[in-house]
Amino acid sequence: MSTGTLFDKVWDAHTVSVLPSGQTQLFIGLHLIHEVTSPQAFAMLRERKLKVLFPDRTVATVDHIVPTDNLARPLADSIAEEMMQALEQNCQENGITFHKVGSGNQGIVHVIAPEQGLTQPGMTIACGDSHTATHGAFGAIAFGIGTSQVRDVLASQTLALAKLKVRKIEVNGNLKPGVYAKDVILHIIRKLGVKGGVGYAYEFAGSTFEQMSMEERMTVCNMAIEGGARCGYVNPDQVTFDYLKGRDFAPKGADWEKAVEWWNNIRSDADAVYDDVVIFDAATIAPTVTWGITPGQGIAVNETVPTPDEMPADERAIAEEAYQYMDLQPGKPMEGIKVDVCFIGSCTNGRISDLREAAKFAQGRHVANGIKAFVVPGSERVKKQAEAEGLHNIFVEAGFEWREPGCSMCLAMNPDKLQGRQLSASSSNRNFKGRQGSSSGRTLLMSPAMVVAAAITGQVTDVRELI
Ligand SMILES: CC(C)[C@H](C(=O)O)[C@@H](O)C(=O)O
Ligand code: SF4
Repeated sequence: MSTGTLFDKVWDAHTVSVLPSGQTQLFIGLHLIHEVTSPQAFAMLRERKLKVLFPDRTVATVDHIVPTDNLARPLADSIAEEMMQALEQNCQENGITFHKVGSGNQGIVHVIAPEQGLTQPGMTIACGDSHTATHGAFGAIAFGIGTSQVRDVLASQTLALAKLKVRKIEVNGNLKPGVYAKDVILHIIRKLGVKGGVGYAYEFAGSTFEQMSMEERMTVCNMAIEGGARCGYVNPDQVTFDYLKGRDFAPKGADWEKAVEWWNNIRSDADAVYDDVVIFDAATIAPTVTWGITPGQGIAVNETVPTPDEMPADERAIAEEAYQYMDLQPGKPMEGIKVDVCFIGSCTNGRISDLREAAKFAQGRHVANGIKAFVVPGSERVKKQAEAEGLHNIFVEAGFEWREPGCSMCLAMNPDKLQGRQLSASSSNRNFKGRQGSSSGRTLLMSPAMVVAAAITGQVTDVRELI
């Protein structure tokens, strides 16, 4: 076993060869696929008459295009139906497990793999999806890949990659009430920038992350990519093992003991050398909301929209673009801005603990007049669990719609779309122009609790006022 960071150890353990280009040929332990980025990859395999090398190491789900209201087949959107059929057929032809709608296991790819125990420490995980970083919460090296790389993994179970540098991001101390994992990562990206992580893997360390649940760690790692880091991870610990134990694909019996031993060995060593270290104090993090068109354009909810003279010169052009697009004035408060749509869901914040926390704030309150508010569980299992706990009733009584699982308005590749200039308060991870289905639609990113606060009041609201 090599010494150093978890990243180095896992990388070394999966290195097949060093290629003439200097890149590493890296073995991929788990390959996750969905309907958007896999069809062309399978087509390329067919063209070259290649087979999927290790079908058992690939797992499929459908998430982006599924409607969250009417799931009747054929789907109303013929392109969505075509994508669904292509995935079904590709999986069937190649002997790949496909978690289809209604199987009880379908959901957003980054929600289902952890909940089934497929995601484990020390693994290499790839998926044709940028938010694959999520799985790093378990101490896996997990990253998003493009369609031609999906082809490479299907055909060879390996990828040609250049090794990343590692930046340790330490956050210490207790989060204040009303402050969540989402606020932590929005704060980090605000401070380090959306390109700050380019060329790095982010190791999230320190007592704040140690105290987080696995689902909170997933929220943080999920958005590592929004900070430019191809992957983000947390060293595995007892919290990780407790979460994993007994899940469908977790090792059992003597294998479990062996696995825990290996998982403990792959943690970053105390004397590991990092390419960079950044330290934050949890006490300084407030409920955070984005005001602009990148996830890095975030501020504490009680701050005012930053003015150009407060920011580094290289951020001014994108800020000007953001003021215009978002129709926000620099120097004006974010609190009190009227919203139109409130969305709780996505692979960032669509897990059971997110819904529990949101329900706490929704209970006994009601969505403001004229606001469309809806909750989309991240998976069929999350939905089932939420319903067993009666959370759906709390949401419905409060005036939220309760939907079927999928990516939904995170990306709006399904019928859930903003209309025109509508402004959405969203628990998702991207506020890019046109992201939520209308080319002029606008998005404010925030925690699920803050989305509820916005839904109840009809405007951007500091969730701490509802505690
Ligand atoms: C559709 C998919 C390729 C895309 C991604 O890579 O992340 C999507 O999941 C997103 O969040 O924008
Ligand atoms: S929920 Fe959003 S971010 Fe996550 S995979 Fe789906 S579209 Fe991408």
